[in-house]
Amino acid sequence: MPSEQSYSTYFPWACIALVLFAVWRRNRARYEGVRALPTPVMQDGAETLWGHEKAIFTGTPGVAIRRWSQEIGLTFRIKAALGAKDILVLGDPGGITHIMHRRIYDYHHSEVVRPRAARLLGKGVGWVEGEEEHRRLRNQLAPALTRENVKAMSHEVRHGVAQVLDELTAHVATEGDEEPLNMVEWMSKLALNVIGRAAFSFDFEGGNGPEARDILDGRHRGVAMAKRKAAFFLLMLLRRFTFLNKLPIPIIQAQGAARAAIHRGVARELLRRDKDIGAKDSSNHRDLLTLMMDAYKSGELTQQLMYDQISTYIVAGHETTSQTLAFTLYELSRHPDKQQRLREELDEFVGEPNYDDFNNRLPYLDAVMKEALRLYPALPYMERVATKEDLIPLRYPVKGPDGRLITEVPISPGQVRAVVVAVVGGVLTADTDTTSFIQAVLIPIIAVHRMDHVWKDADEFRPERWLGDLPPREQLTSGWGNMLSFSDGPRHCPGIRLAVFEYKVVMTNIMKKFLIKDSGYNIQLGISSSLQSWAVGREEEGPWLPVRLELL
Ligand code: HEM
Repeated sequence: MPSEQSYSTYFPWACIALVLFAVWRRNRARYEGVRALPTPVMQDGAETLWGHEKAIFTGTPGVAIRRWSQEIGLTFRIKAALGAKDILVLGDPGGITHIMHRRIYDYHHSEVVRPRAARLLGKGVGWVEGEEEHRRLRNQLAPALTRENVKAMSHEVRHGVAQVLDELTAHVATEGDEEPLNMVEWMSKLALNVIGRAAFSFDFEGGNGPEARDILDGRHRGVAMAKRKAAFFLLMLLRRFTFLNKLPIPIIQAQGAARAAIHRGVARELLRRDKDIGAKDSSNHRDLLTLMMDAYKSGELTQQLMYDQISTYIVAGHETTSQTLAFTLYELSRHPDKQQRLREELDEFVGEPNYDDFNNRLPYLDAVMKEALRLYPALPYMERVATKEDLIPLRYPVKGPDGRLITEVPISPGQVRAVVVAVVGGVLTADTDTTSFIQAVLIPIIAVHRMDHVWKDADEFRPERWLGDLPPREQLTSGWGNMLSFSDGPRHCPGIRLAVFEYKVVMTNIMKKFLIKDSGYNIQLGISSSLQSWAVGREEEGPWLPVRLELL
């Protein structure tokens, strides 16, 4: 018989062994759960080095994922580049809503996305993680973007739009209608001018002032560089070796040029002006600037954080809106019938539509906007990393390679990290985290918006679908217009009301002034943090969306 002493010696070890076994079993089950997911067939022998990522990030955005979704279902696992851990592609509308609505604070921007967000926007509300700090920053500025406040901004919005459209009109009057005009450029000037006037009382001089030029040039440089082949390889390297973010590599650091220009110019100027004017009565001025200044003066925002918030709202507020407008104009140039229908609706409207008219009385304009946002979501992919364990429920179960039906995906905390270096398959790879079996969840927004089985003629620009011909609700995600263009849940875009109002003011004015004509150029879509387009044959000139304009 074992003695009492041997019991006391072995008992703690037995307990430890039991705990370890339980942990191993649980991890094994989670591992099996993820492993059980289907994986697309590799192509072109690309698997050793670039996994499936190459097809996603170098091909036309969304196309590869749509093809794989047709073959193996809406949720699957893909091989990452350079031997990194697999990536979960989640196209299931129920699974997406689960993350975006219920668990967003447990899924952080990945270590690939976060440094990029810091460079592009600054370390403000779009970058910060953690519920408490995020809500604090967001709530500070929320009053500036309510319906009532956007209504109150309408004069500034219209004025900012008119300033740039007057210049465009003069340009077309002088140059005629033969020259293809780059709508990316014109709409960027316009949207920057509007966010400056409406939210910051800052005059970008119709997008021609020195600060505007700095910001727009910086942005242009960052996007132009993304077209280079090296950009893809760098992205893949960044995924494995995040310290590269800190090195002075031109393609990476160019992304920060617009933000740096805002900090150097606009933010300093705003602070200087406020000091000169002294304490002003803010009761009637609840624009973003006033709320930021209030928070700064009361000690709730440091100066650096205020600068980062200013750059966040200026960059996030102008680039997305301008892209959506430019894509719309390009599509209308190719669809004269849709353009005509839109013009007729606007012509029939008596007077100038106000905020409520735009929301309730111009259905085709609304449909045109939704269709542009469906086809061209400014953020085509969203990449998140779980910080806690989770079970993602699938509305549309998928079949694993062993024939098992998978109804939910177990997720462990994971991260893309590069500290320990090992040699795998001849490629230098690194990872410290052994508990997670996937490195990130990729929500393929552009693919979800163009799933063939959901949208049928998915690649067609057909605004009519929004007037009563929508797919069944359960096939769609939640979010504005049942899409993910403005994201969804607690971190959805806070600028929706301003963006929608501004878009509609611009389109109304453009329809009245110009006939939009096809330039004859085809475009090619690509990604540089946001969705971009290049004119085929003019790639060297940077982002382009060409149309010809004729004065009416
Ligand atoms: C058509 C126009 C717009 C589109 C398509 C758009 C889209 C988006 C998307 C997809 C996100 C989520 C990003 C992420 O989670 O990584 C976002 C966040 C954000 N947007 Fe917009 N946006 C637009 C206009 C605006 C405007 C006009 C403003 C400012 C007034 C703005 C300010 C922001 C901010 C501050 C965030 C970060 C929110 C957070 O993380 O809580 N956006 N936007």
